[in-house]
Amino acid sequence: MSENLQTAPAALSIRGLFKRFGDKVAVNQVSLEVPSGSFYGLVGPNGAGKTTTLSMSTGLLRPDGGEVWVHGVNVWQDTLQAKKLLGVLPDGVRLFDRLSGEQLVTYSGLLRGMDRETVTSRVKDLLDALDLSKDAGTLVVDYSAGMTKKIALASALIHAPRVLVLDEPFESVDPISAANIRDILSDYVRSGGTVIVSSHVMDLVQRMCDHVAVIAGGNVLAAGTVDQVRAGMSLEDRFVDLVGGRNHGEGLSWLRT
Ligand SMILES: Nc1ncnc2c1ncn2[C@@H]1O[C@H](COP(=O)(O)OP(=O)(O)OP(=O)(O)O)[C@@H](O)[C@H]1O
Repeated sequence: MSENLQTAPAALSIRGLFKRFGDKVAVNQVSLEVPSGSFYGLVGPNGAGKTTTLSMSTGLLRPDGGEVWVHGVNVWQDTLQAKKLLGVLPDGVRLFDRLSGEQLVTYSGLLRGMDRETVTSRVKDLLDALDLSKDAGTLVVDYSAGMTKKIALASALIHAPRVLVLDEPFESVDPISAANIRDILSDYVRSGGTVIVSSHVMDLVQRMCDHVAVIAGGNVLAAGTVDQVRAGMSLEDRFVDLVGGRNHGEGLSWLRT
């Protein structure tokens, strides 16, 4: 563990992360400190570098530069140890979708080395909590987008990780399930867990998160508590203020009927 981390025990500590795809710099020296026990939102426009940052932070995509620690464990030097601490809901990664929902969550638990009895009881709890019990036997390939999101979330929760990294967990999810997921996550944070969530829904982030970072063009534009970042405005207005890009011109005149 580095000296810095001993004085600042962050759940996730990101230092100078950098990633380039060809000529495109997707993530440009991003540094963030996610305090332990925080509910941390990551927001930014399309193509800002959120998914790339989260993928590099969770051992899914090797950075070109920079380092990441999860509770002091270096993600790219001690990857297996770091992954034990993490529950990850990646965006757009293929699942083993020829398994049923129940099988997928069960195997996620067994692959984590959990005993079958605990896995069986947690799978039932998770399917109930996420309103998937009646579709437990359906193949994941036949799930809707929202159901797929929820079964991937269940797979990320089964081993009760210390840090949850969720890329767009509410996308395509119905309002009742979204409220249930929010309750599960709030309860998890109250019990000492840490959640990092990317979202495009500013209102949701403002209500749910205690910390937020705004990134655009691979750079951190603002980070801190939600109140610090929004500086007396709504998070949405502050986001537009920071990121810019609203089109006030004539627009698509040919589309007007
Ligand atoms: N595998 C890849 N190959 C080439 N370019 C990529 C790849 N992945 C991401 N990019 C580029 O990197 C930039 C950041 O993409 P990223 O997916 O991290 O953005 P994002 O903030 O998650 O966007 P969104 O909100 O639309 O999901 C974009 O310009 C994207 O085109």
